[in-house]
Amino acid sequence: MKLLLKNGQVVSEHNQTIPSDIWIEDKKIKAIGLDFEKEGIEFDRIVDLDGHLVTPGLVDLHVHFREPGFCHKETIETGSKAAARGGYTTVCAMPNLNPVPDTLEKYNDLKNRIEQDSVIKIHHYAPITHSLNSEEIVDMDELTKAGAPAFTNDGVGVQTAGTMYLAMKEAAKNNRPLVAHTEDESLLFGGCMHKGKKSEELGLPGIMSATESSQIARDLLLAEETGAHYHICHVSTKESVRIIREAKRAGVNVSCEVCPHHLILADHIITEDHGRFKMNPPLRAEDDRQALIEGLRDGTIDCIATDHAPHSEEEKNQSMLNAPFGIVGSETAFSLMYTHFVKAGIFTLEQVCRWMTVEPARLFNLEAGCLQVGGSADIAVFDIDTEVDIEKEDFLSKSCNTPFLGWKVLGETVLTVVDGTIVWERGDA
Ligand SMILES: NC(=O)N[C@@H](CC(=O)O)C(=O)O
Ligand SMILES: [Zn+2]
Ligand SMILES: [Zn+2]
Repeated sequence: MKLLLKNGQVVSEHNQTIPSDIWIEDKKIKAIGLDFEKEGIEFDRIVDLDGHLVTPGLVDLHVHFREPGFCHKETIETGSKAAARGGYTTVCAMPNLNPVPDTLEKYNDLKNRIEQDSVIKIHHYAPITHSLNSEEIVDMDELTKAGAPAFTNDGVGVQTAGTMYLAMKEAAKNNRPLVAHTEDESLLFGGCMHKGKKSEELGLPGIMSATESSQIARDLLLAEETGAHYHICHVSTKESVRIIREAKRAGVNVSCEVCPHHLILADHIITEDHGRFKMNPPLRAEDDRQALIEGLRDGTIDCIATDHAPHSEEEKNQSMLNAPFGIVGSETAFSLMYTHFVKAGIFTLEQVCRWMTVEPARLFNLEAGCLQVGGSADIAVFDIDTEVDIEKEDFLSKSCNTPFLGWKVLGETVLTVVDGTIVWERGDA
């Protein structure tokens, strides 16, 4: 199959866009240039990109696809299609499933499901400990050999320092990152939103910033001790940014991600006690949000990840006291980042693209995140000129639990290509 994507604008390292045509053959990028048609080369299909923005397929280190165990919220098929609609071609999926893929057999079952049902590339995480909340560390040797890109108990923090220490040693031995959801449960006190003026106003129990940052502090020192690559999920507070910055300066092997919702929203936007505003970590205060922006800018924060966390309408349509934590993110991440940061002049297009492509790929050594001749034809195309509404009806995810419904954005995905195959195409493409 010979495919030509013509008339695109490719983002360059120097924050310019270069008019380009992309020639795809045998799953790879054969050439990037202009006028291939005029040279008399024949293609099976030619797609006119109409001057839209072309980037490497996006890379997301943090999604929840809920299969097996919670398929009413999402499946590998619907989650991967939703990711493709967001421009993602490679994602790492979380193991808070039922059963938890904590043995080779269960992990291989997941790999088979992915092979059968996914339209994009999924690297599935293995857990750190059996059933996520035990202190018994999984067999990292065999799960690494089976393909786990890294180990994580996302959804729950590792509560015991000794377990974290031993897990880091095992992960380091296998040359795999230890990926942490950082939350000290003894500091949770039943909280369901950020502890501050807003939680007082709504009369809801708060989650203090130290619930996150105190566990990060512990782990940074353990990472220094063990030399493990320690990657922190969904960093949300100014104290976390401060201590990660300091650890990086001290040479600790630490990386971290931030989510679009924590960069765009703060707790003051919570207008009512409703589950759509509930996620873990919670929307923090405005000065936390500013610290996250600064953290990205100065390299303390390495990349942007969605933490796509689908839940059904019934589950979310209740008070924050009872609703589950989490919001969907795959289908809105790029357009939200483009609209609120690139268009708003806070970050450059090159920066946002880098944090959503090469940077996450580099952190986990994934073959993804760049457009190069001879490399996989994993490509995303965005329309940054037409304003669209974020609408429930358009979601390919089984769930639409997000506070961004009804928001207007630029940057809708026009086309997503994985290994040379078109896996998402907007109606008019
Ligand atoms: N982020 C969330 O609020 N929820 C996630 C778990 C997690 O990422 O911690 C989920 O699995 O629903
Ligand atoms: Zn988490
Ligand atoms: Zn998560």
